[in-house]
Amino acid sequence: MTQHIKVPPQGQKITVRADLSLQVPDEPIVPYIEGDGVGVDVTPVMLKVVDAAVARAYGGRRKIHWMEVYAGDKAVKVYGPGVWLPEETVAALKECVVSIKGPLTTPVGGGIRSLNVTLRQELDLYVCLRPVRYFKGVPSPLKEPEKTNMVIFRENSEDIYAGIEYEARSDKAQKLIRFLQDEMGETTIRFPESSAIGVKPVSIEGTERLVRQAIQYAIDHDKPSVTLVHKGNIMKFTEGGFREWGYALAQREFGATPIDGGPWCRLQNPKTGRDIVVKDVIADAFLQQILLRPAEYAVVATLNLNGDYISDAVAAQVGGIGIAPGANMSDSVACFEATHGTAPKYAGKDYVNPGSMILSAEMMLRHMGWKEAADLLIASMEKAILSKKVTYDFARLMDGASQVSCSGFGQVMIDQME
Ligand SMILES: NC(=O)C1=CN([C@@H]2O[C@H](COP(=O)(O)OP(=O)(O)OC[C@H]3O[C@@H](n4cnc5c(N)ncnc54)[C@H](OP(=O)(O)O)[C@@H]3O)[C@@H](O)[C@H]2O)C=CC1
Ligand SMILES: O=C(O)CCC(=O)C(=O)O
Ligand SMILES: [Mg+2]
Repeated sequence: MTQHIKVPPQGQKITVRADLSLQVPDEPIVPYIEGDGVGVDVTPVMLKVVDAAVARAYGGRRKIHWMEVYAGDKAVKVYGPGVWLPEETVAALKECVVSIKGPLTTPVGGGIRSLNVTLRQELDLYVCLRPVRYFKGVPSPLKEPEKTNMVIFRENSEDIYAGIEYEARSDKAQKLIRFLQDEMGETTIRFPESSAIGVKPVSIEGTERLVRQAIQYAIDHDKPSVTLVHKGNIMKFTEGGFREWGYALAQREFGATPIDGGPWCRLQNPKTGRDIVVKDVIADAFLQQILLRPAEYAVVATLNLNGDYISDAVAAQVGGIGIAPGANMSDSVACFEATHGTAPKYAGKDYVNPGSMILSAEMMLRHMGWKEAADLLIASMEKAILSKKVTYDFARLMDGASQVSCSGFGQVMIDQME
């Protein structure tokens, strides 16, 4: 029995087979979280556009039974004070295997910890997968935005996002600082009396499972390279460890061999026979190279904080986070979500671009094996953008555009479906 979740009267759950492939019924139950802020705008539009694409692609043979589950502000409204992430929400996302969520607010400084991060940790969604591609006609600050075509594998379960942090002048921070000074001989904490302290766990297992997925993706999608992005010159054992363990895994599990004595290495794609180069770059240099030479990067594997920064930065090169989709994935469970946040100043105004949520749903449909519906979403997004009926974010940079609302853009997409 659920407390507040209304289970749809029809439809069945998606299940996972022993080999981890999905068993998707024709009428699956898919949970969704509306989200805070602009979640109230983009999520309903996404649902409508996806329903239209599924109906068009399968002529009524397939249908998603959406099941609303709650998190964030809406959870507090439904379940009562302090219940930001009800247990039954987490249970439903796990049980239903495939889900989609709108953005959730995280206050800066004090207040609750990130519900987004909590969900990723609770479900062990260790890959944050964020593909970045160019749609023809989208305004971009680059001269050749089509050269940006990257897939970011962001480690999603550890790093500074583990949330181990102690407030300046708190007993715990003071205790830890004294331990570091007295027991570990640390002498470089510049202002020990007023330092807050954060801990950055980065493990061999966490790195290996992420890099394994990134290399497998390069194999499955015939990509020429996997780049490990890190700041291992400064954080030698965490970010440096990520680089070292990533290379070691490429050699041990995928048979990569060093190029000119290493550390870069090369493996042959068993599916295509073509080479895949595994290389690395320090994060600050990477951020300038993606602007100057974006074509040199295909699959990017990186730690949690770097991946957060990189996702928004690369998205800006192809039009911004209004069309930047993503997925949080474990070996069996996946929860799809936009790269952007709650954009509070636009909340409830039917104003922002729903493209990021819709393209996240496109990834979800493809993950479910519903290729025809996914292809239809991509085709209608392409046509909608070329029609120049776009939301404010594109309209303000596009010559001759007519600005439409969030729901208006959803309708333009539906009108383009053939
Ligand atoms: N996964 C999640 O749920 C995430 C949640 N968050 C949370 O969201 C809250 C707000 O974060 P903030 O840093 O402002 O980042 P946001 O991503 O919410 O917004 C930053 C800016 O990005 C642009 N933008 C965002 N969404 C869209 C869209 N759909 N269409 C067009 N443009 C868009 C707007 O730019 P402009 O002003 O130029 O119009 C907006 O002001 C925070 O609490 C944060 O923690 C943040 C990221 C991810
Ligand atoms: O959890 C949050 O509020 C922010 C997360 C974020 O920025 C991201 O996942 O890209
Ligand atoms: Mg982010």
